Amino acid sequence: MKIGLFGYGKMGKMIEQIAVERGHTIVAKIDTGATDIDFKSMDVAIDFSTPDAAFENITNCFKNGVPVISGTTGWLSNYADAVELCQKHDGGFIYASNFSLGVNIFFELNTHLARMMAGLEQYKVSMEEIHHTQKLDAPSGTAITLAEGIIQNSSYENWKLHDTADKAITINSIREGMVPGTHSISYESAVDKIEIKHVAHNREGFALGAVIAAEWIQGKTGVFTMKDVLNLS
Ligand SMILES: NC(=O)C1=CN([C@@H]2O[C@H](COP(=O)(O)OP(=O)(O)OC[C@H]3O[C@@H](n4cnc5c(N)ncnc54)[C@H](OP(=O)(O)O)[C@@H]3O)[C@@H](O)[C@H]2O)C=CC1
Ligand SMILES: O=C(O)C1=N[C@H](C(=O)O)C[C@H](O)C1
Repeated sequence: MKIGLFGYGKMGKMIEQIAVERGHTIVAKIDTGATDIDFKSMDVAIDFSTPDAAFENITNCFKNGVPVISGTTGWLSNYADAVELCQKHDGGFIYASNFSLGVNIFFELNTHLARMMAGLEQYKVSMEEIHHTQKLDAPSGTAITLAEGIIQNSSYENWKLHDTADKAITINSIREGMVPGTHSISYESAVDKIEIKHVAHNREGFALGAVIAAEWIQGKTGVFTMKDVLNLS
């Protein structure tokens, strides 16, 4: 598979390593200000760029007939437009706030727990995400997906960053050192606390998931999620 990398930072480099190990070729490495992008050389594009750049990268790929895997977070106000454009061009698209197998299992655990806790008013939910200090967005995309999973399965109405409003899920974002990504969800009552937690030890799980998604989308058109790729529940 010939892969074009949009964003050749921490994730782009890790994806290159895993893709090459799996027998693929990197045909383009695109960073800020790239021109003359050779879309024809690509079977697939993998975008791990920046919140400001992702939507333009993704739409350029659709316009040039290249399926896209995007893991960039912080651009989702444009997600519906990306879906529409993908359909218009009969393209292929997978966005995931987190591509690791472990976090995708954690997403399922989160919704299951949310259903169990719905109606137990003595428990108040909150969430914490910890990432490295270079991260541009807060809360993390993964924390937003987790919050949405709770909202869809409980009476919580929205999420708020560093806020404890009654019908909102509080998300605390912490930026420290080189942390690759830690997410925890707590249900706290006056007498006890239930907590689930996912800790990424490094970026390999994210990168492997993105390469597996790129392999999976070959020959397919449509908008998919990691649930489709991993065949979860
Ligand atoms: N979904 C998931 O599983 C995961 C998602 N992420 C997300 O992926 C994104 C990237 O993370 P990470 O690699 O750590 O960040 P980095 O800052 O290390 O890398 C981002 C790269 O994007 C480049 N870039 C800037 N503008 C453009 C542009 N217009 N087109 C293409 N590339 C551009 C930057 O180049 P330059 O330095 O020249 O500006 C930089 O090399 C983030 O949004 C992060 O949240 C991260 C890990 C896992
Ligand atoms: O920026 C990161 O590093 C990460 N971003 C993603 C997110 O915002 O959820 C995924 C992972 O936690 C690492």
